[in-house]
Amino acid sequence: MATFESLGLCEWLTKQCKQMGISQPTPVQEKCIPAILEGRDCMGCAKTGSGKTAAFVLPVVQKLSEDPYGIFCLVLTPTRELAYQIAEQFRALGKPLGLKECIIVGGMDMVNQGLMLSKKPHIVVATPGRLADHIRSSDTVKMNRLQFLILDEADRLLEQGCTDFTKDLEVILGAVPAKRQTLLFSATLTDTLQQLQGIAINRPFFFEQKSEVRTVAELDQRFILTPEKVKDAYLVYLIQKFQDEHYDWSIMIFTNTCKNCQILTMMLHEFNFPTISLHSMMKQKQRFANLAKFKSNVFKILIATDVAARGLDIPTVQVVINHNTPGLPKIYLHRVGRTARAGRNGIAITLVTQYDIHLINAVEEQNNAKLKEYPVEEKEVLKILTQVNVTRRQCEIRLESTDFEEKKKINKRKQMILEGKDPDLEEKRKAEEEKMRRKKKKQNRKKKNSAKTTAVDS
Ligand SMILES: Nc1ncnc2c1ncn2[C@@H]1O[C@H](COP(=O)(O)OP(=O)(O)OP(=O)(O)O)[C@@H](O)[C@H]1O
Repeated sequence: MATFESLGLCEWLTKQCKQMGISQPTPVQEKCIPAILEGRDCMGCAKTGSGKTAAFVLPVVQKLSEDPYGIFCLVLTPTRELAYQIAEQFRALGKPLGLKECIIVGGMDMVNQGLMLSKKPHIVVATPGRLADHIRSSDTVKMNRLQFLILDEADRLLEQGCTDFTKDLEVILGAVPAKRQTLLFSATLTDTLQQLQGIAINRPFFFEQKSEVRTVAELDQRFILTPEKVKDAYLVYLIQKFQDEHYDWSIMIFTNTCKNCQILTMMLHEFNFPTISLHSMMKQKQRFANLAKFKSNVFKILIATDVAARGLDIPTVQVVINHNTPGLPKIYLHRVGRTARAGRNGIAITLVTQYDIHLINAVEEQNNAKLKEYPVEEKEVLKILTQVNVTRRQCEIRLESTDFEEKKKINKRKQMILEGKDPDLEEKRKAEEEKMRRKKKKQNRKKKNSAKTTAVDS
């Protein structure tokens, strides 16, 4: 059986691992660490909670110890909370080295960040948007000697979702040296493999944990078929049940919009559940504070949008509830991966309405995992149905009176101004980009159709 020593890690680092309860390499660590130490680019695809972070942190820290300078390594990640979590792993494993790391994410003071960057930290962990802003607006970011570029949740960084990172990535790639090691990691890396191959070109080592099922064996995957109108009653029923039977369990609930997140939080407060929320409309400081309260068990229930779906490592999470069925199987995979991590057990329950059956079928098919029905005492749910629905409506009315939508717009504009952007210009730019994207999509569709017609003709 491999040990961290046999993978080429030095003694002080393996000691540091042991102190953190990391004593035996996981498969992704066993295969990727030697390749990275050898100087190769690396693409690592392994299930959620399988230790991908240490698979890149450990070899980077070892290499840094051999020739320490700043900026040695840049890690890009799609969310701010994840950036803090990754930086924490670098800080903990690199402690004997006196490793200096710096976190560059949106929603935090840009001047302070500029100052930290100018001090040349060994490791920079960033979200692409804010780092690209720093590169565009000043020349304090000196990455000309950078040795490692790491894209964590690499497929998310490259896909064109509601937050599109591609423009910012271009800016960042233009600021890092071509001669470097590039490391790409995700539980769903294969979904954008071709694009990723263009970034990691230095004899890339590719590791994929082969397995028929894309979720971990320790995860019990369930569904509840419910009419849309009864969904919230099922949610309240489930939380009450878990609280009664397992008072020490933490629960993560995923929902589709910030507004829904807010309403559900208010509603669960009305039922006296210790609930806290995390979504992109909250002020960054509040986001960090809420996550810290959840992590430290002050609050046992976290309601979040997909901003919390990837990467977050909270060992106490025993239950994930999908209040809505995710539109994409890979989003499902990341959401349910917030539980059953590092060999622990966990349960994920998805509320499936009459409109979502095709979505849950796609989840089962693509992840090759069968979901079992979660047994429910329907009588108990019906007993609370009216009370839950009335409470929800009251919360909706209360939220409307707080100008939530208006605040959303104002917050966005404030954020832009803080980042030195002109909100009106940004709006125009976004509209223009969206127009171009649609035009391109249309052209591609046309091209495809004419290729099909030519094929039929011939
Ligand atoms: N070799 C190991 N032995 C035991 N625990 C480990 C080992 N490596 C990492 N861990 C722990 O496993 C947990 C999950 O690791 P990590 O967050 O890196 O998962 P991941 O593969 O990046 O998951 P995701 O795809 O959800 O981001 C962490 O708490 C980490 O400390």
